[in-house]
Amino acid sequence: MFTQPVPTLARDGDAIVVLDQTRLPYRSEQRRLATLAEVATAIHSMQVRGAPLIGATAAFGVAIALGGDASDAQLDIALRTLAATRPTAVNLHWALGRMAARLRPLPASARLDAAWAEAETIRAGDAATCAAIGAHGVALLEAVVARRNGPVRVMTHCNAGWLATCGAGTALAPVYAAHACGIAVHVWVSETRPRNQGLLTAWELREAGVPHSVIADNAAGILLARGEVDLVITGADRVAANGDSANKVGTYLKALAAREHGVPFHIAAPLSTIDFACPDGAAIPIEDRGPAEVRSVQGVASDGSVQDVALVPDTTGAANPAFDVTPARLITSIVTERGSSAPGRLRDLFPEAP
Ligand SMILES: CSC[C@H]1O[C@H](OP(=O)(O)O)[C@H](O)[C@@H]1O
Repeated sequence: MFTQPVPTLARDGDAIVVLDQTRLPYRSEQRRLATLAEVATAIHSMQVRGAPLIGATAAFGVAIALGGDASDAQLDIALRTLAATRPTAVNLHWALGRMAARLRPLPASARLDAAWAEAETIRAGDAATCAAIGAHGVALLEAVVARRNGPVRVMTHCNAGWLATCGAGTALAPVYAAHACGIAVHVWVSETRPRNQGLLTAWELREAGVPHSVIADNAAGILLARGEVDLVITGADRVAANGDSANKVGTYLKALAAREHGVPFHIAAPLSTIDFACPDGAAIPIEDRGPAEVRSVQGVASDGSVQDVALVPDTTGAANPAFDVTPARLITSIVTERGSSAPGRLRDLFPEAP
């Protein structure tokens, strides 16, 4: 079983400790979150990020909120506050729904212990789900090995590795599984403006010894056109019932270019990311994170200090949709903890889902 080099999320008494991903890849800093407000801020500011990790962290946020007051009113405040942190990743709302279903029927006196236990079940469940996605997804790389020599050339976008989850990751789980069983891999890592989560992917892969190259987002097209990519695999923040998938902005463009050049495009996503109540991509809420993130870039200066550098004046207009939607017709398969599915056949894998 994959072990996270540093836990993305762990309980610490009546608080939790998380890895502050706004400091990575330059600084590895942990944050202890002991109040509902601290957990909500950590999710909204993306100290904690990645759809599955957001959900698990919010579940612990409910437990933290009920310390000292486990009344209906306090439970409602916790659920509303955490639900408002980010709109697109359905894992957040799935986890809060699980916590509500577990806690509402209980007397206030029984809720705190149950909340911590349910949050831990969600956390541990995500780690197991990541492992299963890796086990199923490795077949995508083995299929490439069967037809050509040399490293399997995988393109990904954003960060859907262990940093985005409670385990090995989603999109990167098959990569880690393949690397662990000796399959040569090279990962094209798209930097992923404006928050550059691709640099988190590069940091993960460097730490794991997986060969990779960072590319500007705009370089993906020519690499696909040149035949230098065997498959594209990304994570997702919400998969609609028809298989349309929301993921970090820029994913859609890669899917279009992949289709144009006959390169398979896969989504790796657990059931907690599939929203059967959402009919199609048009119904997925797309987070708008405001202009500031586009107007600047974060990096590390020669003296080692982490700095935000302005790219344009504050008076320059900027648009910042944080996600886009890849239509099911551009998706070759969706890899889940129960195996791979055509995008429109997910219900076959999860007949019990509401
Ligand atoms: C394992 S899915 C991670 C998913 O979440 C990321 O979004 P953000 O960094 O804004 O939380 C990105 O869409 C990844 O694909």
